[in-house]
Amino acid sequence: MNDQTEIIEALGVTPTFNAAQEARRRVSFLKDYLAASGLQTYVLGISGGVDSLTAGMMAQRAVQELRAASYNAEFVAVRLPYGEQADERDAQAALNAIEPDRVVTVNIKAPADAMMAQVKAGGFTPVDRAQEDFLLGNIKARQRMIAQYTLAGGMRGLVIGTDQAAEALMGFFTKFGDGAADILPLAGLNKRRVRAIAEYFGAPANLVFKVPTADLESDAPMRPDEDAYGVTYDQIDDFLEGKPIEETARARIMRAYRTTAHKRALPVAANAPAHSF
Ligand SMILES: Nc1ncnc2c1ncn2[C@@H]1O[C@H](COP(=O)(O)OP(=O)(O)OC[C@H]2O[C@@H]([n+]3cccc(C(=O)O)c3)[C@H](O)[C@@H]2O)[C@@H](O)[C@H]1O
Ligand SMILES: Nc1ncnc2c1ncn2[C@@H]1O[C@H](COP(=O)(O)OP(=O)(O)OP(=O)(O)O)[C@@H](O)[C@H]1O
Ligand SMILES: [Mg+2]
Repeated sequence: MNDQTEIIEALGVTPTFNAAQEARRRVSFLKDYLAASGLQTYVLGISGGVDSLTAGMMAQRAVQELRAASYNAEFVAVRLPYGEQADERDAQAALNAIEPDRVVTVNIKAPADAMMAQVKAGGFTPVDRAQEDFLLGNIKARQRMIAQYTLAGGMRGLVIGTDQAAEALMGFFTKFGDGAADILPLAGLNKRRVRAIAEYFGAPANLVFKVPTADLESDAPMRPDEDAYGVTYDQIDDFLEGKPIEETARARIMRAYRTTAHKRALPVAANAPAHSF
């Protein structure tokens, strides 16, 4: 086994893929887990990006099928803009495609700004504007987590996370922010497989093939994830399918995977076996 093979296995990426079968399996997974938990609601933030679009389409199908089988279930789509969102039209188009049972909108600007202001008032001074913007980005992701868990707590619900294999590989998520969730219906899918499932569900092509963005930096709205990675999603997806990729990209990916191991694990515990940094 080489490093690439081990990572592919660890992230649960399968050698073959069939969109219809994977869509079915994952909708069934959402149905089974909600019914087994005895809870009632799935909660998921809808950003306008393809990951939340795809997970949202799965969740809406799952609760519809549960209701058809006389199980009381509901899907709540959550809009979580920071002020005005540059791609609000895409978010609305995603909601149109999903047709969720319910939409709740929570503007996270006031709580996110208030947290940064209080941390600064408490005595911390960011080194520069860029650091402040980066830290505020992670606060935004964590405020979205708080809103979703508040709704889940109040509605006998579970929070859906959109973590998939491409983001997991790169560790490209905020720890305990968008990385926090109860259930991960997209786990093990690389980006092109997420897109293939969205297409299978009949989602609009402009949303399916939209440029992925975390959109967390106020100073660089809609910044493509690929800019931050320094590698392309095609390279990441090829890597996850076991294909050879160009050496610089491979080294970047291996480094990102190694340095973000802590984000894919439970907190390091004093009584756990020895770990490496
Ligand atoms: N070795 C270690 N062992 C245990 N814990 C360790 C650690 N190193 C850092 N940590 C902890 O982890 C923290 C750093 O992790 P974190 O707070 O997540 O922060 P960080 O990884 O620095 O930033 C998050 C990155 O994910 C991107 N992101 C975030 C959210 C959504 C998306 C998206 O695609 O939608 C992308 C974002 O643009 C940024 O590049 C440190 O402050 C420290 O508390
Ligand atoms: N503005 C937002 N409103 C609601 N939810 C959001 C917002 N921004 C992020 N989220 C939540 O955080 C998750 C992580 O964001 P991420 O950018 O990785 O996924 P995406 O936007 O769905 O797809 P893509 O990665 O292609 O942009 C989203 O799937 C969504 O659940
Ligand atoms: Mg996004």
